[in-house]
Amino acid sequence: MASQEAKQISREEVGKHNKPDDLWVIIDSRVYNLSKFKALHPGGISVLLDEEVAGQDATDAFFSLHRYEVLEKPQYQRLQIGVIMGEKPRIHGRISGETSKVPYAEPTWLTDGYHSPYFSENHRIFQKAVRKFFDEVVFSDAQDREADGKRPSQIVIDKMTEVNLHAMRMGPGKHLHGRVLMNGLVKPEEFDYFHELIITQEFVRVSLRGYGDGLLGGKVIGLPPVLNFGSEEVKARVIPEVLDGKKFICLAISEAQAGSDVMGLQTTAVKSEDGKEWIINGSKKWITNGTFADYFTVGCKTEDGFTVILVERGEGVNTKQIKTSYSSTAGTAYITFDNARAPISNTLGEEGGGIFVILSNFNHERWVMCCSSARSQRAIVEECLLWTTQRQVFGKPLHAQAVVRSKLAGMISRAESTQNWLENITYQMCNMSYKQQASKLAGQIALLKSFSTSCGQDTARDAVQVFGGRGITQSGMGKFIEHYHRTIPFDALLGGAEDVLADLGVRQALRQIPKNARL
Ligand code: HEM
Repeated sequence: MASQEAKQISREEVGKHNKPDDLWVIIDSRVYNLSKFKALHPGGISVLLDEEVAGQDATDAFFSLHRYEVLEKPQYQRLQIGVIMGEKPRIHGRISGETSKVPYAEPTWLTDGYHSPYFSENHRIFQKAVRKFFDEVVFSDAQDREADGKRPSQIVIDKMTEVNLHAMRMGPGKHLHGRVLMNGLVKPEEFDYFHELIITQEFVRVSLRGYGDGLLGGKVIGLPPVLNFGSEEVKARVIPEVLDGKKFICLAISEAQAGSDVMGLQTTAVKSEDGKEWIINGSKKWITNGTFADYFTVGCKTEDGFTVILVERGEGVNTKQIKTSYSSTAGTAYITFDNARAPISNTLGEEGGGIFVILSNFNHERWVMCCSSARSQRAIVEECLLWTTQRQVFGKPLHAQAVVRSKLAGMISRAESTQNWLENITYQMCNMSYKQQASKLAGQIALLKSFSTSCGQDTARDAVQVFGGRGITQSGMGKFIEHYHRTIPFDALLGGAEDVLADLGVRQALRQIPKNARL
C-alpha cells in the first residue's frame, strides 16, 4: 500500500481491534490487519494475541524477531490497511544503491566526514554506479539462486556484460582496451586496482558465498593463464567469448590426491602419435564452475614436468556436481578426463613450465580474496551492531551487556585493520610494476590473506554467540550469520590455507633481512 493513499487511522481505533477474529497491530506507524493471517503466521497465533501486541504498537516486538525484508514481501504488504494519523514510517531496511549509516558498516572512505588518501572522485562516482548495479541487478538473483541451488541466471551475466563487469573483474590491463566500462564512467587506461577492489567489495556485499563463486568466479582464476600465456589464436578466440559472458571457463588444478602439492598431481597429458594433440587422462576435484564450464585450464603431468593446457568441453570430458557446505550455485565439480583431446596450440606457457603459469597469478588471486574477506566480515559487523541494538534481553538491548560490547569491539577492530592494510597494499600495487609486486608484495599479500580469513573466522564464531540459536538458523534474523559461519572455512582454505600463507609471508621476510643487520 503506497503511503500517500493509505487510510489514516487513529491509535484509539486500532486499540479496539484486539481480538482473535478482529486483530490489528501497528508496526512503525503502519496498521496491519492480521485477523486472517494469524493462522498462517510462522510464529504462531498466541504471540499475536498477547495484550502488548493485539491492537497495540508492536514495532519493537516485531523488529526483535523479524528482518525488515518480511514487511517488503508482497504477500505481507497486502496485510497493511492504513497508517496512523499524522505519522510516517521511519524505519527502513537496505536502501538500494545507498551507503549504510550504521557505524563501521562501510569502510571509512565511504563514511560521511572521513577522508582517504587513496580514493579519487572517479572512484567515488564509480562505486555509486557499481553498488546500484549490484543492488538492482544481482541481489535478488543471488537470494533466489542460493535458495534453489541453480547457477546464476544468464540475464544477470548478460547485464554484467553490457557494462563490461566481467572484463573489469580481471583487473587493469590490455584486455580492457576498446571496451566501454560502466557506461563510460572510467576510461580503460585509467582503470586501476582500486576500481577492481570496489567491484569485488560491492559484489561481496550483495551476493552469497556460493553464488559469488557461481557468477564466474572460475573465470577470475581460470582466464589469467589464457590472457598471459595463451597463443594469439587461442587468445583471440577464447577471451572475447569469456569476457562477454557467452562461454565459461574454470581452473582445474586440485585433485583428490593432491591440492597445494602441485607437483604431486596425477592427471597426465601425452602427445598423440602425429604430435598435433594432447591426450589427457585423470580427474580433478573441487573445481569452481566446473559443472557448467565450456573451457578448463588444466594442470597436467607431462614428459617435461608440469604443463597447463586449455581443454574444451567435448568427448572424454565429464563433470559432476560435488555437494559442498555452500550452495550448488557455484557449480563445484568433480571432473574426469578420459582420453580427452586438446590441440597442442592450446598449451598455456612453456611445456614443462606450468608451475610458473600457476604461480604467476597467485598474488592477484589472493589479493582478490582479501578484498572479499575484508568486506564480508564488515557485513557481519553491521548485522551484529543492528541485532544487539534491536534485540531486548532482560528488558535492555543486548548491547547493554559488557561481554557483548567486547565481542563487537573485536569484530570492528578486525574489519578495520584488514581493510586498512588492504588499501595500503592496493596502493602499492597501483605504483609497482608486475615484477616489483611479485618480489615485494607476495609476502604481504600472503600474510594479509591469512590474517583476514583468521579474523573472519573469529568474527563468525563471535557473531554466532551474539545471535544465539539464530546464528545457526538458515532463515530469519540470523540467516546471514549462519551463512557466513558455514562458508568462512572455505575462504580460509582457497588460495592457500591460513598456516601455509602465514609461513610463506614470514619466509619471504626472513629472506630479505640484510646480511649485516644486528641487534
Ligand atoms: C505484519 C505482521 C507480521 C508478519 C507479516 C509476520 C511474519 C512472520 C514471518 C514470515 C516469520 C518467519 C520468520 C522470518 O522469516 O523472519 C515470523 C516469525 C515470528 N513472528 Fe511474526 N509476523 C508479523 C508480526 C508479528 C508480531 C507482531 C509478533 C509479536 C511478537 C510476531 C512474532 C513472531 C515470532 C515469535 C516468530 C518466530 C521467530 C523465530 O522463530 O525466531 N510476529 N513472523
